[in-house]
Amino acid sequence: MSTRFDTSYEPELREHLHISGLVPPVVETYDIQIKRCLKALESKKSGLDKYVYLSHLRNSNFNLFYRLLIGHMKDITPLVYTPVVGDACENWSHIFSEPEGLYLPWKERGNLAETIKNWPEKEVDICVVTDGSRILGLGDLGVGGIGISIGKLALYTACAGIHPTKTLPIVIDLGTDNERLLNDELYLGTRMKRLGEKDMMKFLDEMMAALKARWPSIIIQFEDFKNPFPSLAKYQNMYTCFNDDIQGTGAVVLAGVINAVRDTGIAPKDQRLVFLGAGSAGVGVARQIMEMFKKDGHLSEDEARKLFYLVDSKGLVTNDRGDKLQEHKLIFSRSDNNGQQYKSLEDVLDYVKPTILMGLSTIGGAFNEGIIKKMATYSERPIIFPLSNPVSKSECTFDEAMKYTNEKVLFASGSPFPSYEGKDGKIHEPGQGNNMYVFPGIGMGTIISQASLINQDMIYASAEYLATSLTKEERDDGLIYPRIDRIRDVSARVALGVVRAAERNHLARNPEIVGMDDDTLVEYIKGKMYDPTAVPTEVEETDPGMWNWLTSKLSLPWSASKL
Ligand SMILES: O=C([O-])CC(=O)C(=O)O
Ligand SMILES: [Mg+2]
Repeated sequence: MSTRFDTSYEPELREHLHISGLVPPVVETYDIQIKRCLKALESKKSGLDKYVYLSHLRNSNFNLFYRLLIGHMKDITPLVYTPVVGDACENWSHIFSEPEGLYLPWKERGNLAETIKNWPEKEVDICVVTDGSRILGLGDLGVGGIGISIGKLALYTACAGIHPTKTLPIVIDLGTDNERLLNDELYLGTRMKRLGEKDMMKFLDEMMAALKARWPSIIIQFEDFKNPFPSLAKYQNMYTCFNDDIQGTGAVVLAGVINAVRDTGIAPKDQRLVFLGAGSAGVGVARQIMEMFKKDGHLSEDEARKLFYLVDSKGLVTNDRGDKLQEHKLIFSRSDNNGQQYKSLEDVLDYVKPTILMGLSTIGGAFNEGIIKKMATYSERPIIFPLSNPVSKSECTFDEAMKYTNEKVLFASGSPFPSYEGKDGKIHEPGQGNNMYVFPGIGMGTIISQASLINQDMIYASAEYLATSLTKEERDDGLIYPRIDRIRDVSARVALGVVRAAERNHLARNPEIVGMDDDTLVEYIKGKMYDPTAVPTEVEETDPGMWNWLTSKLSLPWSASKL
């Protein structure tokens, strides 16, 4: 990763860095640089071409890349993250040109500490690790999964200001069951069938210990594991780690539900929730919402649990369905169905008459016209969240949800959708209930508090602080999530909540923050955020006098506070 060849650098800085002559002679403003980037992006036809351009930009000058991304969150995020990152992961072995993370294959077992030592950056605050076995809703993409680790970490930097050189994308390569990849001569991963859970856990044991040995306070985010439960259960009380798909998705959806439930005017105890999809994300989300209903709705565990109906590929999850249920589904499995089984989503809706419909099924279009119209008959303002990613797997579009509910829906999707023009000409924006609203703040809050563990209270706090970070103006516009261009502020609030929870749980270890009030702490968090407009830190380290002179002289067109 480099920032050395930036055309915005003034002659004095170029001399100091010994790059005069290596950079074109003109000294450019940031605005001009960004214009060039936007023009280049515009000239690329496909999302994938844009992705490749942006990757090169990040690798050649990350400051410029982050100035572009932070200044154009709404337009650029979909190109480096959901949905285009899905195309990138699917085509990874065809678009690959440079390594941007760590590849840890099975054959390196026993030697992972040495392999991890090869990572060139001395300091790492956070890594995202996937095994590529369930990338978004796209299935097993083998080592192509590293794209999701890279994409998530780009958002850690853009949203929460974690320095780009302190982020580490990892893919562990335990084989793949994807025949297309196994038969592709360009495939970059190990050509073998995917190993099972026992081997995976052995490998992860070694990797976790090796990561911690090299960077004792590293945060480890698990991402897109087909079965994410064993690693979370095993490591969450041993290492500073969390699972984004269970806990991050759970928290972000919870925040949206908190705000949406308030807008329905219906008390938690009178809500009924149907979940299409009973995998890790579905159950993770349901669990978090159940906690909220217990806390805010003053319900017992049992009362809260009974409001949830999970639907998987065999229909409503019940105790007497005749198949052996996976462990994680048991908590929400119904026993009050009087022997009746409900096979289709439609049957379940007729039976439950839900006020809330959640999609975590990766079945694109599963919420069809009939389903959405039914929802509109059960409550004045139905809550419909098609959360599967990327766009192609979304259970319905924003357009459909608005049209078929007479514009009454309270909506959030996992992937971005265009806005909708209402009958009265008003433009409605869709909520995007993507975990990008919380994971950067969870990471930043953990770094700031120096917490040794990430417990459930910290995750819950991320949801609460996200929910309350909605402004009055956003509320009045019918939004349930903040506008994406405010994400830096929002992430700082989420981080604040995470720090407070860490303090409450006696997990915080940073002496500098003891006794700080909320405003001071938010400013402290913002002060720690990476600023892509600042003078390169290598100058500060090698020549403080020069650095002081440059910072006072350089006119920085983007001040940190503007970001
Ligand atoms: O990456 C995203 O957009 C959300 C996510 O974690 C997933 O769908 O697995
Ligand atoms: Mg994920």
